[in-house]
Amino acid sequence: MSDNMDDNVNENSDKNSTEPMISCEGLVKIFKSDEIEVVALQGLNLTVEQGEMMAIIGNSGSGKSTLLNMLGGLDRPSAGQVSVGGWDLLKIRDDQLVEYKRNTVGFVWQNNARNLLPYLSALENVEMPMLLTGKLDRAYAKQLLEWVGLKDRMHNKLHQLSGGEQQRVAIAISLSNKPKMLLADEPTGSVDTATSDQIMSIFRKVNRELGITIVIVTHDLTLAGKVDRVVAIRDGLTSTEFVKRNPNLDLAAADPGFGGGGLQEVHEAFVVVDRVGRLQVPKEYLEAVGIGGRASMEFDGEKIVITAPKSLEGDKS
Ligand SMILES: Nc1ncnc2c1ncn2[C@@H]1O[C@H](COP(=O)(O)OP(=O)(O)OP(=O)(O)O)[C@@H](O)[C@H]1O
Repeated sequence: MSDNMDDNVNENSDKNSTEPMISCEGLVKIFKSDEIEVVALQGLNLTVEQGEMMAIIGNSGSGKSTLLNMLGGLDRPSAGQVSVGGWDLLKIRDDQLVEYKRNTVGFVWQNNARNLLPYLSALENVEMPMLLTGKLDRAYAKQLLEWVGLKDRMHNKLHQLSGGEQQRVAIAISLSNKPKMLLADEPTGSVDTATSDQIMSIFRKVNRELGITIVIVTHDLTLAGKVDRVVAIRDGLTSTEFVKRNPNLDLAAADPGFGGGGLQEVHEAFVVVDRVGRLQVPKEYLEAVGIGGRASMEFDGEKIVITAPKSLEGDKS
């Protein structure tokens, strides 16, 4: 960490090991163009602990990539609070943002090939970001390629490697700056099942052995079954959280083909309730009981019961 860090921005950065890695509260992102405003994140809450390996799922357009871009410092939030590794990403200065991206985050995208240099070898590709930051460490670059199972291919040019192998080179590159957190956007989106399993095992190993926090954005529920916790985003808000029932069970190791049964079988589902008590009721539940703009809520001493409005019924007669 640099000495020029602004105390007011980041007084705890990386110092307090009990701080969550990610903390978002009421996070808002609005995209404005000439004609329209799109509210992509509508006050999202999310906490990710240090050393967690978790996934974010949601339909297309729900705000997953927007969130990942905020967390990675690629785009600025509009309002709310977001801190990662002690950095306040709302107040962070541009020069600090460069340092943040260099030291705190690693990225893996769905289609990494476009970010790799085809005329260089796998090893040279991993060394490139090290060269750019003036910290070349060939032994570590080789170790990373060994980690992702490419020890014997490290001197091959990129174009001589398959798509899955190139994706593994990209994972090695994402770790070259020794980040505290890895952000992966649909990392297995364009590979076959065997490669997808292999990539998830690499993530798990990196998570366990290097203690790197991993956040994976995905549509793929099979993948989501291989992480400890899954948070579902709906309409730019965190809505449901699935937590692994048996945290000691290593699903990926137990059965590489695991996941066909869906999330509910291995995870317990919780509705996310924010600090002021707001929660999101699934649309299908509201439709099933005919709730539109308002509802009745009762507390019977044990349960909170939400029903279609009934208070004025008696007054009519
Ligand atoms: N640069 C932008 N300008 C305007 N609107 C945007 C921009 N980026 C995203 N949006 C809008 O914000 C909303 C959330 O988009 P986002 O890409 O985060 O969703 P997503 O969940 O990642 O979707 P997908 O799974 O299809 O990638 C969408 O309505 C999208 O159209």
